[in-house]
Amino acid sequence: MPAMVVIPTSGRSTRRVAVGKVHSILSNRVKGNDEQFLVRWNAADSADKPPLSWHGLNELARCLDLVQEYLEARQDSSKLPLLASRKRKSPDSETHFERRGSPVDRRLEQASRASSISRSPSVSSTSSTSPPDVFNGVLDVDADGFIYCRSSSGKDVIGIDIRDVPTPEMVRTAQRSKVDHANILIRAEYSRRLEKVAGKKIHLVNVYDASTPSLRFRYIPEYKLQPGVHKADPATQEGCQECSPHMGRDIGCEYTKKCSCLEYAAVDVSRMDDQMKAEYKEAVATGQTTLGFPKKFPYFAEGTKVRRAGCLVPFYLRSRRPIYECNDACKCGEHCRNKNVQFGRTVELEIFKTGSGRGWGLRCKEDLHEGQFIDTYRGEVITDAEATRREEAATSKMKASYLYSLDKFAESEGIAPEDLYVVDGEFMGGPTKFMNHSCEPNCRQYTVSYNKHDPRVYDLAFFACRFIPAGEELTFDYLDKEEGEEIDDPGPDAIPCLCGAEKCRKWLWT
Ligand SMILES: C[S@@+](CC[C@H](N)C(=O)[O-])C[C@H]1O[C@@H](n2cnc3c(N)ncnc32)[C@H](O)[C@@H]1O
Repeated sequence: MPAMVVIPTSGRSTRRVAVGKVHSILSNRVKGNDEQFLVRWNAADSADKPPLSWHGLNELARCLDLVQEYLEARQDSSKLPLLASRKRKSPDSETHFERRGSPVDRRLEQASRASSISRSPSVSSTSSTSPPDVFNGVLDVDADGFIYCRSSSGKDVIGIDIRDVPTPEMVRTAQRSKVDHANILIRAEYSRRLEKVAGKKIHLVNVYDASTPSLRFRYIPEYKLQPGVHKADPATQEGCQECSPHMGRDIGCEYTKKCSCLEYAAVDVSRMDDQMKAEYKEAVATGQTTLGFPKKFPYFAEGTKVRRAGCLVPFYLRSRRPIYECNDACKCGEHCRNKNVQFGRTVELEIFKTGSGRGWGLRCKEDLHEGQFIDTYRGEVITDAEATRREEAATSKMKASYLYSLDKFAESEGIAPEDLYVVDGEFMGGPTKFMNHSCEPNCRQYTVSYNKHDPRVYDLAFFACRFIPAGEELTFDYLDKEEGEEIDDPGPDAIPCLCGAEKCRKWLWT
C-alpha cells in the first residue's frame, strides 16, 4: 500500500497546481478565510502523490480554468440537479482542453437519495447518518481504488470509493461555501488576457452575476489551421501588377480598370456606355476575364463628406458579394484603400452579459458608421468531418454553437460539402465570438479574400449595416440568406430565438 498522505488543511502549501496534471476539481470549501478546492490528480501523476488534495486559490493560479469549469457545473447543478452536463469534448488535446462531465451533477443526484458510503473491507465503518469528515483527514487509495480516510486525530478510519468523492456531505458543504475570491480571480485573469489582445481595448462587463466567459478560450490574431486543412500555396496569390501607389487620387486601385484584384468585383454600370455593357455581358456569358471594365470599389475613399473612409459603399452593403482586397504581392502599395479588413479591428469593444437568456453579447464603445468594419470572426479552421464530430460530441442541441462554414464559393467552384472547411470559434478566436443573432440585425458578415485562387480559406468580416450608436448590441442574422432566398421550415425542434425584435421569426436554427 502506498504511504499515507496528509491532505493539506490550511491550503497554504506553496505547491503550485499545473493544469496538465489535474484530472478535475471535485469540491470546494472554506477554511478560515481561505476558499479551497479539492483537486483530483491525473492517474499518471498520482503514483507518488495523493490522488486527491485540497488547495487554496494561491496554489491554483495556473488552473483557474478548471476552477471555473467546476464552479459552472456546481452552479448549473444547483439550478437543475438532474440535467446532464452540456459541455462537449474539446477538440484540442495539445492544449489540455478536454472537458469532463461534472462530478457535482452526479453527487447532487446521490445527495438527494439516502447517503451510502461504500467501505473498504479493511477499515472501520461509518453510517449514513454520520457522514465522514474527510475535511481534516488523511487520504490514500488502495489497489482496488478505495480511498482511506481518517480524522486528523488518527482514529475512526473509514473507506470511500474514489468514485464517491465528493461525498454528499462534501457537495452540501460546497454549495454553502462562498466562492467570491475565486470568481474575482477568474474575472481578473480573463481581463488580463483581454489586455493582451492587439488593437483597441476590449472591455468585459457583467452587471447580472459573478460569472466570466470561459477561460478555456484563447484569443488569437488569425486563423489556426488544424490537421487536414490547407491554404492554397502562397505562390498562387496574385497581386495587381499594373497598379502603382500613386494612381488617381493617390489612393491606390480605386479609379483604375487595370487592377486584377478587382477582377471579380461588381462592375460600375454608371461608368459604362451601351457598347461596353454589351461587351461586358458577352465576357460574362463566355467566361472571359472582366478585367478592363470599370469596377465598383468596395470601400469609400478618403475625402468623402461624412467620415466614411474605409466603410463599405452602399452597393456592397446591399449585396452579398465577396470582397477581394489587394494583398502584399500587389504593386499598389500599403495605402491602397482596397486594403482594410487585413489591418484588423480599430474599434473599442465590450463583451457584456446580456441578462436575457442569450449569454454574453458584444457591443461597441463608440458610434459605428454605416458600412464600418468591426472585426473578423476567427477560430480554428477544421475539416467538415471534424466539425461534424464536434457537433455530434455536443451533449445538447441547446449548447451554444460557434461553427461557421466557409461555403461561400461552394457552388461557384463546385466544392463538395465534405471538402469544405469550417471555422470553430469556441476555443480560440476573437471577441466576435460573442455576437448574437437578431432577426433585425445591425451588422452583416462578409466574405473577404486576399487570394482569388483560394476558394476554401478566406476571412469572415463583420461590418455595421447601418449607423450603430455606442452601446447598442452588435448582432447579425445567423441564417445569412440572400434576399428572397428560401428559409427551411423550422420544425418543432427548432432552437427558440430570444432576439426580441418586432419581426422576430422566433427560432434560431433547426
Ligand atoms: C456565437 S454564440 C454567441 C455568444 C453567446 N451568447 C455566448 O454567450 O457565448 C451563439 C450562441 O449564442 C446564443 N444565442 C445567440 N443569439 C441568440 C438569440 N437571438 N436567441 C437565443 N440564443 C441566442 C445561442 O446559444 C447560440 O448558439
